[in-house]
Amino acid sequence: MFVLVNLKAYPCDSIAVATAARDVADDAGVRIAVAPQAADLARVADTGVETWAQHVSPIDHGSHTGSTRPATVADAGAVGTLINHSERRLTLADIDRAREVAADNGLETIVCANNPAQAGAAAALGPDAVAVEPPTLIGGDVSVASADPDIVTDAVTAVTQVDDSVDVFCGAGVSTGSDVAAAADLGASGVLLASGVAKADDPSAALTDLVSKI
Ligand SMILES: O=C[C@H](O)COP(=O)(O)O
Repeated sequence: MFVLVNLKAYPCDSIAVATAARDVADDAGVRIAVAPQAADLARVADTGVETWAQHVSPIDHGSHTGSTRPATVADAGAVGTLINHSERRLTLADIDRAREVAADNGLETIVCANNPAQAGAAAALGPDAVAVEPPTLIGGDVSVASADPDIVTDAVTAVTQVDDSVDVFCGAGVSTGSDVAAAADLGASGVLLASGVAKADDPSAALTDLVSKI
C-alpha cells in the first residue's frame, strides 16, 4: 500500500510532517509520500521524503501567469503529482493535458475522481493511478472504506475494465491503520489522506498507526 499525505493548505509544519513521514517510511518499509503546497516542494524534498505536488497546470513554458508548471515541480524535487483533486478540479481536456505534460517530465500521476464512473473515465486518460474520493466524506472522521465500501470496489471494477495497469487509490476520512487495511481489502493499492496527519497533534504517531497493519 502507498500512503500519500496531502497537506492541502492546513496550518501544519510541512517540514516536521515530511521528516516524520520519511522516518516512518524507512522504519516500516512502507511507501509514504507527502504533497505540500507548491512553494514548499523543494524544502520538503530536501528532507528526503518522497515528495508529490498537489496540482500541476496543463502547460509548459509560455504566458501562463499563476500556473504550476510540471517541469518546475519536477525540478523542485517532486516525483509525482495529483491531478483534478476534488478541491482543484480541471476540465477533461485539462486533466488530459496535465497528465501528458507531467508524464513527459517524469512525474507519476494520480487523477482524482468523485465516483466509480469518473474513475473509469479517468483511467482512460492513462494515469498511473486513479484516486476515488467521495467529496462529502473528505475531511470527516469516517473512512470511505467503512462509510461507502461499494464506491471503492466499484471504482476498482470500473478502472480495471478500462485499463488493468492503472492502480486504484481511495481517500476521504482515512486516519487509522484499520482504515488502510480495509482499503486494501477492498482492492485499493493506496490511500490518499490529509487531515488525519496534517491536523494530528502528533503526525509521527498518526503515520505510525496508519502503516501498522500493512
Ligand atoms: O487529498 C486528500 C483527501 O481529500 C482526503 O482528505 P481527508 O483525509 O482530510 O479526508
